[in-house]
Amino acid sequence: MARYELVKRSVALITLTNPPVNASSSAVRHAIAKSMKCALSDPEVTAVVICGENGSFCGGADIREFAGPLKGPPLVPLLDAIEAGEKPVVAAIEGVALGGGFELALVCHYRIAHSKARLGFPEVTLGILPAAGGTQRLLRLIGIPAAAISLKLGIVDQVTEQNACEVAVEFALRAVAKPLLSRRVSMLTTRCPPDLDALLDAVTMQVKKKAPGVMAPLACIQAVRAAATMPYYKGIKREGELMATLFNSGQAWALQYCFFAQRTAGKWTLIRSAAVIGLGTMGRGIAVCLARVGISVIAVESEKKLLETGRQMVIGMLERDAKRRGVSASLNLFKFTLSLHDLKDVDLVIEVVFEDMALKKRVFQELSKVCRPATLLCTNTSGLDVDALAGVTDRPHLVVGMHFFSPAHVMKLLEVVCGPRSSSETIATAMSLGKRMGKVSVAVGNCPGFVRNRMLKPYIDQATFLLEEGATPEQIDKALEDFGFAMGVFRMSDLAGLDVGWRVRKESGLNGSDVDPESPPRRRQGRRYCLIPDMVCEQGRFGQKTGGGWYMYDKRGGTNAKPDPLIQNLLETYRSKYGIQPRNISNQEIVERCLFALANEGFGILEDGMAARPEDIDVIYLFGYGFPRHRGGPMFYASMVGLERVLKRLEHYHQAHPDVPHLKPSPLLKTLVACGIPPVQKWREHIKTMHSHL
Ligand SMILES: CC/C=C\CC(=O)SCCNC(=O)CCNC(=O)[C@H](O)C(C)(C)COP(=O)(O)OP(=O)(O)OC[C@H]1O[C@@H](n2cnc3c(N)ncnc32)[C@H](O)[C@@H]1OP(=O)(O)O
Repeated sequence: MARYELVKRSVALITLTNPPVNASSSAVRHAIAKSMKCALSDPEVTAVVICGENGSFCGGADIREFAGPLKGPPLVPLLDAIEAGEKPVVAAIEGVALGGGFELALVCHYRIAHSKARLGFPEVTLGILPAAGGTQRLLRLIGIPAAAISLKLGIVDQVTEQNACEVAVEFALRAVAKPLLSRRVSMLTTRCPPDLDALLDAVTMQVKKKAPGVMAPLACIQAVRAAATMPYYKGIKREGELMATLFNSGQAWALQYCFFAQRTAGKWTLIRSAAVIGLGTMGRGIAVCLARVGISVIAVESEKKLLETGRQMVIGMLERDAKRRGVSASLNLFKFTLSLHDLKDVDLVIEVVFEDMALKKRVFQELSKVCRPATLLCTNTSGLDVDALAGVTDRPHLVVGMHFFSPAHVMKLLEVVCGPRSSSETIATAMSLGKRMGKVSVAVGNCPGFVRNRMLKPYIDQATFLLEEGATPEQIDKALEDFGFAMGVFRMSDLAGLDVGWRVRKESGLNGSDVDPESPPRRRQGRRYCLIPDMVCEQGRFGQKTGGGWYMYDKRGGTNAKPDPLIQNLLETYRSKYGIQPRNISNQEIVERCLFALANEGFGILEDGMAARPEDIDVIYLFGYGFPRHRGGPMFYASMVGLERVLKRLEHYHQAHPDVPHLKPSPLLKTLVACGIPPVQKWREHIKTMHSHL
């Protein structure tokens, strides 16, 4: 957040680095404090120059941090210490020195400004006042009343057309031998006109007329009066009191909201170029989606052979797609590479590497080094923590999840996963890109499994518990297909592939070597667990792609599902091993247990604020899981069944299976029943916590 280096052997150069305007965030303040300590204690250092990276000195306090509690070193003592230091400090001002940035410049003993630099205190526009000594020092420097031009007023010591930093370093070397006392602005006395009271009264009248009811300008006038009539140590105390009143006022919140709202409104990042990292099935599908809408794509793989295979597959897909749509294939939009360095100019990257957090973190770390600062970094994870990935980058606000579903160039659903630090524009850009690619994009919160997969777990769990209790995959699928699903849960799982869930269960310690050997059979982590899906995978049966899963298929990749005696046998052996007496299970029980568990998790998701509204969940299930449209989606279906009945049935099933927490009715469901069962569109009003972005 600030670079420290020694230049010309004796000048400590401190460069503030907090894009876009080097605002003094807690991290920047911390870095300034540390660097100053270093500079003042190093006998080699005779002078210090402070400048800002990328042509901007400092845009003031980091307004993004105003919403939270104060972190890092407070500004006033930090600035006082810089001024009191025994080595000359020179501010090299390019671009802006605003608010806290200008205050920083004012505690420096000298100020060198580029002719185009802008210095000032815009705090009133944010409903506050310069409260790190700004009102006290500026007036001591230029007197009351003051007019424009900085050099004439004595605000800056030199104006330059050259590189302000280089000029400041030379200036600092010349300043080494000079006394510092008169350069400490807080020690000066404010030059006042004889009619100070009359002047300030007149200004107060003007302000009240021009901005009736607005607090900050009036507070500024009071701070000016303090600067004129009090010694610095009293004036700064008064400044702080005024700030405290303003800072917690609704006016300050409103004005700061307006600052960001103005910048957010209409913000639109047009994505012209993108990169896809990883050319497996998902990566290839995503690359085709992008190229289909005219976005140029750099496709990256880690090995030559994988790159070549990916290239051929993508070209084949594009050609088939173009033929089907009667257009020519946009092959010229593609570049294939093994090097992440080729991504330095793209607008957006979608990472589609293996679902492994450590690997993804390495990729994101590398991306923040090679991509330009404005590049959006997206991950196609199907359930990993997006914020953990954002945390390893230099731009957490530009990181977002884009959860595509397989096959990515066919499936309509896109979950845009909002991390707590993803900015509104980043989310808006991902949402609009999704729309452009013809997807139905839904913004969701960053929780394990996001929305679709989080809900799918209790749905699939119920189906496998029903297998244990006596049902067959065919019977369960038939009940769900009669309900309206195009495919029952087992046929769908065979299509998607069983190995992904197996790996996730292993990583969560539910099976494999991490399982506590003491844990009772068919229980994991304190709740009921069905071992059958793991046993199917252990036989190398991963679904259609291996020619067998819950069903058997005529060949690898075959789609014609037939009941498999091997599975029947496995179920019988399993039940007898664990002493389970199979029972007849009705279709009604199958549908209720699977679908009410699904909806119950949906209520939990709404309650946690991970989806904005029940309609979003329904859209996710309509477009991401083939939920029968005429049933409206799981949440609408629950409302049609009647929330009271859903609640009663869940209570009944939970009583019968107390070791299955997903069957315990969610508090939101109970609340909705208790408050008279409002229509779906009104459920949102009963949700207490909402993810800040939704
Ligand atoms: C103890 C209290 C001490 C001090 C109080 C303060 O310092 S309060 C802050 C005082 N500073 C300001 O009010 C400056 C506000 N910013 C501006 O006036 C303009 O942004 C600026 C710096 C003149 C640049 O204008 P430009 O038109 O070039 O760009 P834009 O306004 O779109 O801003 C670019 C992005 O920078 C973000 N940003 C600007 N200032 C700050 C800041 N102080 N803190 C955090 N972020 C800041 C702005 O939101 C834009 O971000 P983006 O994500 O691109 O929308």
